[in-house]
Amino acid sequence: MSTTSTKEEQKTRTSQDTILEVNGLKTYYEDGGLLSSNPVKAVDGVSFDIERGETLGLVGESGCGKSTLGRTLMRLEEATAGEVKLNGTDITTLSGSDLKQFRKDVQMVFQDPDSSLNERMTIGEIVREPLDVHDWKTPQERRERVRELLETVGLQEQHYYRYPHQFSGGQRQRIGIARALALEPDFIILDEPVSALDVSVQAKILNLLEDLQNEFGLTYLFIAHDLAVVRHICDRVAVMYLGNIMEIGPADEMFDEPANPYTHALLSSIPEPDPTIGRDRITLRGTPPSPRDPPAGCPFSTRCPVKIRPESYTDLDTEVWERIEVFREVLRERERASPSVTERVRELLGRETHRSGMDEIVTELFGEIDVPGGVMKHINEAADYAENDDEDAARTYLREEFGSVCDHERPGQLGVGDKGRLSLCHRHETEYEEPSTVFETLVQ
Ligand SMILES: Nc1ncnc2c1ncn2[C@@H]1O[C@H](COP(=O)(O)OP(=O)(O)OP(=O)(O)O)[C@@H](O)[C@H]1O
Repeated sequence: MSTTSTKEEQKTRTSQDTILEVNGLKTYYEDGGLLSSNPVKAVDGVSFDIERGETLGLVGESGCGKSTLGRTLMRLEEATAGEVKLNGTDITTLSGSDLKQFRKDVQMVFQDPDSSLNERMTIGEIVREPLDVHDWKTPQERRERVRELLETVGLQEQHYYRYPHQFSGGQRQRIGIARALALEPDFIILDEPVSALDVSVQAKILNLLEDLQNEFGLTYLFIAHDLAVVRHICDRVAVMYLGNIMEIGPADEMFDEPANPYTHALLSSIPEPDPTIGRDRITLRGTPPSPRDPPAGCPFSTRCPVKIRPESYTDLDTEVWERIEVFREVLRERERASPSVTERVRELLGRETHRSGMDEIVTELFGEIDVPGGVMKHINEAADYAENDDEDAARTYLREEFGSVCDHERPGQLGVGDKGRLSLCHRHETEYEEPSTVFETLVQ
């Protein structure tokens, strides 16, 4: 996020200058119960670097783990595993004065300027608070610093004694930014800093952030769900899904030619401002799996439109294949759905409970299309297991028959192109067709 000339300057100045290095980071939320063994895997093994002076965008659907990742980098959440190195020091194990120093170097700006400012403190007190906590210089110098910061973010000296409720959303976000800048941090995490603001105000805040970055050499992690904003201001982008980074690389390249199937799908969901320009839309099937129970193989395998098929089914009609995938999704979802009242009553009376409806589901999915006899035999076999309350066996049966490397093995982050882009997808391995090639055949 910088002007072209300074971006070029920064590239030469700072290539090799890594400020943040994240390796195999996991953040799991335990229930807290004694028998808890199924935590929410909010961040599930991510690795990436951020170069000094750059802006890395972090995007993905709600609940994919963006905020948890940001909060873990700030030590507001404890990492379950992995390391986070800031300027070469692993911050996950810091304590005492080292932790206090770290709290000066890294700051966060939050999404909602309404709830992140203490209504009972004046603007001067809010911006001064980090200086007081860190016992920064003399009280007189702190007051001067606050006045200077207010001016830096486009507020005025006389705002010092006012209260947050006297300010608009954009001004309040400026106050949050002034506070974050107080201790001259190297690295700032911006968690959806403009999404609560009007579009016209958004542009002003983004410009301010850009100016501050150029002036103070700041490094940003910019968490956002608005892909247009990200494209505009980020040097590189990381796309998150179910606690994993699916793709990371230069913003322009990634927006023009997404490599990972999930990035493809995410980008194709942005409305095209010019309706005369056609865009190949990809509609994603189903919803993300529960982060308590992510897929064993690729995190995106349960919804991927270009998932690798087992060899015996490569020629199977696409519609039949998709119905099989939907059937597998239905069986997974049944596990998460709570039993109906009737089923609960039967359970409480000690009677056998049938999650009925398998016949209807099979008829609905496969009744009106031409399904090869061999395939139908497998579908019926799995339906029988499910009908007899052995849904685990039904799921396993289908996974063994119709599953592929995508279901069984977690892909590595593989290099794509020549600008250091990485993508988590088995399809980048030489023996498979690239995702983009398969997408082309789907949208023809
Ligand atoms: N304190 C918590 N305890 C348990 N689970 C949590 C906690 N905070 C977040 N989660 C869960 O962790 C997962 C990731 O949440 P997170 O808020 O990091 O996602 P996000 O991508 O930032 O979403 P959003 O864009 O909606 O803020 C979600 O399933 C969420 O429900």
